[in-house]
Amino acid sequence: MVKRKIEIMDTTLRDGEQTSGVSFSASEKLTIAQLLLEELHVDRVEIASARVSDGEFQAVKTIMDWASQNGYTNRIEVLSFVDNGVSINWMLNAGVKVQNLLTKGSLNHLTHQLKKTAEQHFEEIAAVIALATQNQIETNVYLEDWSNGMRNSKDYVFQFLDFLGQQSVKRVLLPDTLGVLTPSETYEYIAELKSKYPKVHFDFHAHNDYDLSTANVLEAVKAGIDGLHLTVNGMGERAGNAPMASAVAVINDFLPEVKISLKESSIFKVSKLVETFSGIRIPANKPIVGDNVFTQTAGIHADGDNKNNLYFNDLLPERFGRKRTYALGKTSGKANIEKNLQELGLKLNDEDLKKVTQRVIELGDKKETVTKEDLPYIISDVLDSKLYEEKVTVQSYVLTHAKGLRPSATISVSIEGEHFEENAQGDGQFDAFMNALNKVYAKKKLHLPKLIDYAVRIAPGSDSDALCEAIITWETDKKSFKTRGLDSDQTVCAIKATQKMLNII
Ligand SMILES: CC(C)C(=O)C(=O)O
Repeated sequence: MVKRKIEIMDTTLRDGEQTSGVSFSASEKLTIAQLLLEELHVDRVEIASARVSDGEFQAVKTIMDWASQNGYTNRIEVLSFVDNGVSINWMLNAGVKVQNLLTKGSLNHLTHQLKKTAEQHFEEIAAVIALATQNQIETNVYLEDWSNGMRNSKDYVFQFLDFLGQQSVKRVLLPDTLGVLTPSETYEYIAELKSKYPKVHFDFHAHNDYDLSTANVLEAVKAGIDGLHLTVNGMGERAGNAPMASAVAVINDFLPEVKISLKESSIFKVSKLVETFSGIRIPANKPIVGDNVFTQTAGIHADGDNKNNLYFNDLLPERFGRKRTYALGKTSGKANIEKNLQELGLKLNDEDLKKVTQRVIELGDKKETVTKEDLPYIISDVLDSKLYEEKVTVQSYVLTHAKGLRPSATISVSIEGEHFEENAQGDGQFDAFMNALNKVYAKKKLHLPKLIDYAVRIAPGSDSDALCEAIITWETDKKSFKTRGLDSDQTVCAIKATQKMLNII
C-alpha cells in the first residue's frame, strides 16, 4: 500500500509560547528548533509572530542564520499580519522565507473585529501576498476562526478560498481557533473542503478547550487533511494545541494508510527539554510523556505483566525512549516488589517477600512515597539483615541562615572510614550543603550525580508540624533515580535523601 504523507508543522515556539507565563530566550528557541528539525524530524517549524518584540526579532534572526547555513530556511515559518507590509519588512530583516499570514476566516471576526467588507479584506491580503512574492517570501494563509466560519458563514469561507485560488499561496491553514469543533464536525468540514478544493494543501490547527484536539486530529486525517499543527506537551493559547506525542501515537497506531516523518523515540527527550525551558510541568498522567503513564501501580497489573503481558497495549514505553516501572505503595502486590528487586539485582524468598510487601503497604497507608531505592533500607529494617550497609555517612553539619548573609554549611562526612570536613556558601542552606559535599567529592576526584528535580511536600491534609518528605531526582551518565528523605525539617529531609544517593552511586 502506498501511504499518504501528512506534513507535521510544530508551533511550540509560536502558539506554544502563547501559554500564559511562557517566554523562551533566543538560545532556547534555537535549541528547540534544532531538535525539532534534526532529531524529531518534523517537516516545518513555526518559530514566532512578526513584530512581537526586539528580543523576538533577535531570536528569529539567530534561528534564520543557523537555518540558512544548514538548508532549513524554507522549513521555518513566522506568523505575519495584514499590515501594509510592516510584517514583511520585519521578516526580510530577520531573513525569514515563509510567512503564515493571519487573516479572518469567519464573517463574524471580519465584521466585528476588522469592521471591513470581504472585498476590502481580500484587497489588502492580495497586496501583502504580492509584496511577499516580490521579496521571495513564500505565503501560507491562516483563516482565523475558520471553524466558526464553517458553522456560521460557510459562503464567506468559500468566497475566501476562491479568492485565494487566484493568489500565490502554498498552503491554507485551518485553525479551530476557539477549540470548539467536535470530531464529527472536523471530519465533515475538512472532507467538504477537500472535495471542493482537491488541489489545495490544507493544514489543520486544533485547540484543546474541550480536550478533543487529538480526536479532532484523528478525524482531520481521516477526512484527507494534508498537514497538522502540533505542539510539544500540548502547549498553546488557553488549554493548548494538539499534543505532539498523542497525535503521533494515534496516527501511527490507528491510521495505517498514512505516514509521518516523526521519530517516536525522540519525543520524550524533546518533551523534557521543553518542560525545562518553559517551566510548565508535564502533568504526571499526560499520555506518553507523563511521569506515571508507564507505571503499573496495582499488584494485579504487575502480576499480569508476568503472565503473557496481559496488561500491555501497543503503547510500549520503549517506542518513546521510556521504560515501564512498577510503583511501590498501598496497592502494591508481591509482583511489584519483585519487579523492583529484579532491577536492583536482588531476590527474596517467599516469606521475606511477604514481610517486605506488608511493610511497603503500611508505608503507603501512611501516604508515604516509596521509591525503588528505598527497598534495600526497608529490607534491612524488616528482615534485620545486613543487606544494606552505609558506606557514606553525613556525620555532622552546621547550617546557617541569617538575614543579609549568604547561607553557609560546614559538614563532616565519612566515606568508607575516611573523614572529610568542608564548608561552602550557597543560594540556600541545602545548596550550601551540596556545594560543601561537592568539595569533599572533588578531593576524592569523584563527581556527584546531577540534581535534576527536587520536591518537598508534607502529606496532604497534615499540619505544619507534620513530617516533610523530600524526593530528589538524580542523574548520572548511565541512569536517573529518585531518593527520598523524611524529617520534620525540610532541609534535613533533603539531606537524608542525599545521604541515600551517596550510598547508591
Ligand atoms: C493566531 C491563530 C493562527 C491561531 O493560533 C488560532 O487561530 O488558533
